Amino acid sequence: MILCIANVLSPEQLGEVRRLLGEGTHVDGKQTAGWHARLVKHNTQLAATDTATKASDIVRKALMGNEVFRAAVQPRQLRAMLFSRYEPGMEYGAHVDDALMGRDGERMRSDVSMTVFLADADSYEGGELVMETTGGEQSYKLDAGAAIIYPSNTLHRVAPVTGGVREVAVSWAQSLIRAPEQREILLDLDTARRSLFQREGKSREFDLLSKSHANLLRMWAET
Ligand SMILES: O=C(O)CCC(=O)C(=O)O
Ligand SMILES: [Fe+2]
Repeated sequence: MILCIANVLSPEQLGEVRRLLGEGTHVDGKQTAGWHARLVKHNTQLAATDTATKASDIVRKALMGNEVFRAAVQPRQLRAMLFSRYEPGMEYGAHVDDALMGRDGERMRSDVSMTVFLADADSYEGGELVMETTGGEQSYKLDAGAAIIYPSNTLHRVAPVTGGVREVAVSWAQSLIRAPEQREILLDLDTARRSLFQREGKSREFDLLSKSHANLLRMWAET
């Protein structure tokens, strides 16, 4: 399931993150890619300093405070955000994200990958996030402040930027629910029971859907 979530960042949060991006220094993005992804990764990234930590905290807090994000991702652990910049001529060729990230003791599995768009969509040309799906390629370029989340098991790439500057924050979550299809069932059930609740309040049907949702969570969740 690929999901786009609008307005994850408020205009104030977006402004603050952009200010911090302007303050920090950028380094070669190859430093944070696996050995094969490094071959096709051409971008720069905000150096891992206090500035990056401050910006990461703002974006992570916004994601974790977003109801749709929580329901869709069921996050168990969320890595610090990486702030990537693509100037004209830069791109990130097809790759799969590393399955395991972090050092001993803080190692996590990547189940869900995400991009939070930080530049206005019409301020740069190219730079679409392209996902290889069984139905063919799908391209995404979202408004500033919006996020896209997608299963980490896909091949994906960032198309070459041909004008302007593409700024994004990317990260990975380990989910309580490892399998993408199970996450989708839980999200559908949760969405259905919430809209039923809006319509009819705490009905018998709502209770049964809630029971199924809770029992599937009990069956599938890794805590
Ligand atoms: O910039 C993006 O939208 C995604 C980048 C990416 O695939 C990655 O950093 O692994
Ligand atoms: Fe990636």
